[in-house]
Amino acid sequence: MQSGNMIIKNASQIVTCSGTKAKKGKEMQDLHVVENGAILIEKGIIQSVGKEEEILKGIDESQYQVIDAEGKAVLPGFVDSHTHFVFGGYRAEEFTWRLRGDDYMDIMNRGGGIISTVQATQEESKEELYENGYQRLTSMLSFGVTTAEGKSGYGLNKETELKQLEVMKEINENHPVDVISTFMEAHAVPAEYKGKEDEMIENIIRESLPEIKEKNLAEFCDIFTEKNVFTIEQSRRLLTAAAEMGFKLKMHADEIVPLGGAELAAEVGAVSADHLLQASDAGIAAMAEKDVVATLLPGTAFSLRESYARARDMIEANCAVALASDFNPGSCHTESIPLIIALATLYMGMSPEETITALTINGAAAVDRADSVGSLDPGKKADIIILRDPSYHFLSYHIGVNSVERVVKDGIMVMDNRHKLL
Ligand SMILES: N=CN[C@@H](CCC(=O)O)C(=O)O
Ligand SMILES: [Zn+2]
Repeated sequence: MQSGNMIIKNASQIVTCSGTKAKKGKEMQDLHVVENGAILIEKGIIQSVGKEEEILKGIDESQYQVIDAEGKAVLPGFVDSHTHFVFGGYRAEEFTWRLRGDDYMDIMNRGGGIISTVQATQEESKEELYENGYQRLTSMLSFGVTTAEGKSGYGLNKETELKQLEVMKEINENHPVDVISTFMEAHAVPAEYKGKEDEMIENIIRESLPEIKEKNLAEFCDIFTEKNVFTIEQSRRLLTAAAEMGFKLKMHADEIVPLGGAELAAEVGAVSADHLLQASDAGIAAMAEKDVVATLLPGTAFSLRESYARARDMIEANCAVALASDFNPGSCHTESIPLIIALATLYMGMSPEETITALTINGAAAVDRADSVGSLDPGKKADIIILRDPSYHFLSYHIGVNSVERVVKDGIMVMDNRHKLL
């Protein structure tokens, strides 16, 4: 039997999320569900999806690994399109400071926060970064994540940024989850560049971007556009130069202070603008017009005790909204997809259907992969999750609990979460 040849049958629902581009506004509600379905997979690629009696007619099942979904719901693997999963050290102490009322940006501006992870990441060996990153990715897989974006940004110098990106590349080569790499040296301002941010941006453009491009270590370039970090002008300069070198663009935009990041993301043609807690109406309209995916990170708002991004206004303005974990060592130390789903449905006014779209096809669009993952359509990778439950509604209804029972990656069963009491 050829590896990656699989039949998934006896599914109560196949939630296909069908499509090859981001779903905008009202389209986000449409999940394209097939009842009593089956999926035929060859060499890791979906061949057909539909009613079981049609899909399996005339098929010699002995040529396939046959998976019985046991009357449960089947969905595309989740795409976690914003994470910082390769980092050194931890910041548990900082979390307790924040619980006592310390401000996230104040902690960073006095040398803690992102800057303290930078130090730990500079000190850790590639082997340690690899081992921890690999295990974190396995935890993400257990929540049904089959594609994950990962950022550098804990180096803040070329050498450590390259180290982080090289580690991510190696993890991608060895781990079932597909990793999409983003270069983010402009993530914070180290002490030696305080007051010389323009110079830092020029150095990144001159030194780091060309080498990363040449070594093919990142597909995207990202920047933290924020008060006391990088201005709109500095962000425009970096992003424009990165686009000219062939990088796709992302932004950490309008997270804490409304600076016009969403507007800039539309202006420079970013694939996504992320966070957006403070995005203006004009910024939202510009993102909708220019097809910038609005990637919302409710785990971060929750963990920082900030107000959530205006998901409803964005969907009503015809934006494509994605949801992601923002898994990182500081502002949001969780890879929990069930938490993201709970926050989106209970606190951001997103429907269960919109939430699923935001974690599948729109997550895929946020990493420019809507043509190959994010939905169960013929020709796409067979990245598939089988829930413990008969309907996708359990993803939001069973609050904060992992509803994912089994995960298939490229037509191969890679995770089985069925509990066994020992
Ligand atoms: N906002 C900036 N960057 C990260 C936080 C990184 C950290 O706290 O280590 C974010 O997306 O939330
Ligand atoms: Zn981030």
